[in-house]
Amino acid sequence: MGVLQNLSGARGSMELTFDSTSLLRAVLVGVIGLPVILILVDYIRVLRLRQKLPPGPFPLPLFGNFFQIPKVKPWIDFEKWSEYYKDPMITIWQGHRPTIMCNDIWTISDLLDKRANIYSSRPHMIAMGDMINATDSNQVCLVYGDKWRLHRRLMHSATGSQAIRPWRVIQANESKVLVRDLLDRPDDFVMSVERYSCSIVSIIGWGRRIDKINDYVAQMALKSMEGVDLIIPGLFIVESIPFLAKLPKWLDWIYPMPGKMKNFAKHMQRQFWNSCRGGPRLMVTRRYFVALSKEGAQAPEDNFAKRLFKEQEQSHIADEEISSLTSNLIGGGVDTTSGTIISFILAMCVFPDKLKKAQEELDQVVGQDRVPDWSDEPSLPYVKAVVNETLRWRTVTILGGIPHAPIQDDEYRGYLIPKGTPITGNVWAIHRHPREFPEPDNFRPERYLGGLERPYPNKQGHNAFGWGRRQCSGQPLAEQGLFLTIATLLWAFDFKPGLDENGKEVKLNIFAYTKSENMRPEPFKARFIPRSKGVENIIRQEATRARKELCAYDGETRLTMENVS
Ligand code: HEM
Repeated sequence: MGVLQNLSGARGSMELTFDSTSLLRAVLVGVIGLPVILILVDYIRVLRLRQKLPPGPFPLPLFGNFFQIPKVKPWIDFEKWSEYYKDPMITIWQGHRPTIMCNDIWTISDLLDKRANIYSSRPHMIAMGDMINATDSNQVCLVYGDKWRLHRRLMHSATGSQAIRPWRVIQANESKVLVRDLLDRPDDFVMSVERYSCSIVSIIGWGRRIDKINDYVAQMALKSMEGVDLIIPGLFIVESIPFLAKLPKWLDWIYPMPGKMKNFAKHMQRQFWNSCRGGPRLMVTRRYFVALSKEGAQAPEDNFAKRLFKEQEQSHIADEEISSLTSNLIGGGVDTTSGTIISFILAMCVFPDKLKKAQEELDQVVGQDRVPDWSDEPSLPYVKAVVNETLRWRTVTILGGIPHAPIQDDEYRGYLIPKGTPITGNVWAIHRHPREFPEPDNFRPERYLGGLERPYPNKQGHNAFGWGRRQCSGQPLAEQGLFLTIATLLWAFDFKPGLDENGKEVKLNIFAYTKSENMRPEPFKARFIPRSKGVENIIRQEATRARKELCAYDGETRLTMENVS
């Protein structure tokens, strides 16, 4: 009996040992083996798919080309890779997802313009879409379909070619105020340009003018600009390993929120964090823009917010969508317009012969006794060419804004382009291709004078505003404003490089640009010298008159991120 008891006891402990070993093995297989098998299967799929796609650097399992893509200005390397692989299209892998980078205008135009019925959607984006709750509610990220059409129609009611006429007066008046600001505070010229761009979209959006450089809305606009970098391929590992975005808050230490995203919502980082990680769906920035729009809807003058709230009853658009539509005026229109004007100022300091030619045209058509206005536009081809050349020479949206994606598998030049693949135009390479633009870094408005100098797939001769049906919704507004502002600035000033501490002119570098996807010149010194005493007097008189006319839009907002959270 005792022996039997011992035996059975021994068997029990053997069973126990056997059970715990197999359990351990099963756990090990589950925890290590299964993910390894899944990663291998996935990698085999990537390698097979890779054979059908345009060439590109060899991807690693799980990470793709994440470690090969430079974290600073990758567009320069994308162009070099395209030369190395002798193909205008290259494939880069963000984890197991391919992105196709087009480095040549004819290729990208074949896809995004000629096959626009297929290539007008957006890819699924993690950092730029899911993590900021924009995928289903922001026009910029919406897939091709009815919701996107509705958003685009609504946006065009504020910024489309039919809608922009009434904004001419506002843009002309704000340009005059800008010119006076540059005269009085030349060292703050960047901030003055930003105030100007922000004020125009704020009047259109909420019926409220931005008067001060440090206005709260302007500050928020500039902070939120960092959001555009969420789109740069290879910058955020979360695009390669999307599940990192879904980690609960207590696992922050595994994948801390990227610094750029923190800055994006600096004031309300905690709330922002919550919304990204399964917390309240409505981000505080959204709430802020909803509140700003509700406040705008009460403004005396007609504005976009007012019309959207009226439309809400008919189209049942959610508050979130109103917030994204109005905030896109800022997200789309401030940094882009400001960056273009700052590049124009740099070009005028560095290429004085072009400045002189434009001024000769202005003197002939307008004279020096009045400021140019919209009626002069047809008679100022050189000024128009300066605008186009600025947009080409140093395009702000250096990777073409947001990638497009096809709604079905497609084939092009023998390559497969799978449904949903991000297609990006490397504007850095496209706008500097010597075949279309000989001596591309030379600022030459003549490229656009009397028709295009070289063949190009569109009449405009550049793609600063993107491609096909997703082309920038604000293009008519931006072009109208850029013409008025650039004409007024050319009429008013001789632009010269600033002076150093010894009173000598500084040497300006036309390649010193920021590393953002919305690139702009690194800070530089410039002088704004009125062309004559008479011109200076007119600037001051016109600015005073313009400021009076803009009074209708004066007003303060009491709203801050803090008090809407
Ligand atoms: C110089 C000024 C501007 C430049 C260079 C610019 C550039 C771009 C680019 C490259 C795109 C992506 C196009 C594509 O996907 O093919 C875009 C889209 C967009 N832009 Fe602009 N933009 C400017 C001004 C504006 C302004 C003033 C607004 C609004 C007030 C605006 C609102 C938008 C919107 C809403 C989209 C998304 C279009 C869609 O997905 O349907 N932009 N912009």
